[in-house]
Amino acid sequence: MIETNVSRHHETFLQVIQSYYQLTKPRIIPLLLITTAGSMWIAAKGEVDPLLLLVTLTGGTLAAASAQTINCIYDRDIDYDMERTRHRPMPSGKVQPRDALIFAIALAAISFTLLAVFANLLAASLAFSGIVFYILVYTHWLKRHSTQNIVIGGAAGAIPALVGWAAVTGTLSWAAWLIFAIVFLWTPPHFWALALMIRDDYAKVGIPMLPVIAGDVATVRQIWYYTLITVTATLLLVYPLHASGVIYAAIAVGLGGLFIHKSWRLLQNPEDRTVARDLFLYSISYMMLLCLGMVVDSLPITHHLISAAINLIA
Ligand code: HEM
Ligand SMILES: CC(C)=CCC/C(C)=C/CC/C(C)=C/COP(=O)(O)OP(=O)(O)O
Repeated sequence: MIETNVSRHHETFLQVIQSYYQLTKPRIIPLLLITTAGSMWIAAKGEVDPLLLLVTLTGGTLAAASAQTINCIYDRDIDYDMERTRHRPMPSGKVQPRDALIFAIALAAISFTLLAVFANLLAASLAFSGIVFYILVYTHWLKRHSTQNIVIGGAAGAIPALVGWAAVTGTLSWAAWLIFAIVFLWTPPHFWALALMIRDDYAKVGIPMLPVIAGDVATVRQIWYYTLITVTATLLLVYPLHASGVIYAAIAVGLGGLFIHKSWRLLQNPEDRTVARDLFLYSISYMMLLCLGMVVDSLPITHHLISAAINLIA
């Protein structure tokens, strides 16, 4: 009897932890961190202080978790009405809004302190501005009112790249803003491909996502343009900025070619949900591998290997 109570209590505690964990929409965070890491490695010319990396990624995680938690509080009405989001902790009543808000404020405070003390004030302020932008501009102002919601709101998702650069250098440079732009321009193809698949869910709750308002054909055309601009932007890191080298260039061209190919296929088949799904899934691998390419390209060992290879040929 006692054992049962103990195990039940234990289970409840674990469930509480799990609910708070889910409030942070944890599956998106690793990719945000990879963009931060890519930016840090380029900024540090391949030699990142491991402690600074740990602090920045932890601070970034906490900031993103805070932003997502507040978003969950704000959107709990529509999240309840949509199939995909109905089982989130807030609409299903597992966490109360007040408790979630305290949790989010604590996360933001720890994030800011950690980054301000162990990185610098610019990195801390940028991460904090990411939370404010995501909540005020995207969640409150645009999400329910504009078909351009995710285009402008996407800027929040690109801020972690700035945080990474700022943590290393204490300033922002053209290359930092370019990595920001790459994530910013990538967001519409990433999200609209998914929005095509779950258009009806958004329509049901009156969220004016582009496929709901403008239809599939107009959406795939926008996806196509944004894909072309994104891939072009990735190359500017090599020329004229010279922030990355040939290894990154080869990776960006290869990955970009495939991105354009998949986006073209969607342009030809606007109503085909499998093609949309394929592009959505690829968009995630694309950003992940592109940023890993930035890291690998920046490493001193890569430079040594390239010099050795050139000497061998010459
Ligand atoms: C306004 C901008 C964005 C919107 C509206 C958006 C929206 C979404 C949505 C609705 C999902 C599906 C999640 C689910 O099924 O619960 C998703 C998945 C995902 N998003 Fe985004 N996204 C945005 C920007 C970003 C950014 C900037 C990143 C990272 C750099 C990102 C990374 C991911 C990842 C990794 C997944 C897959 C998660 C999984 O495995 O389920 N997203 N996004
Ligand atoms: C530096 C810093 C703190 C940046 C914050 C960046 C951040 C939280 C980006 C998230 C972008 C994203 C996945 C939005 C989901 O949209 P949604 O809320 O419409 O998705 P949903 O339909 O699944 O609720």
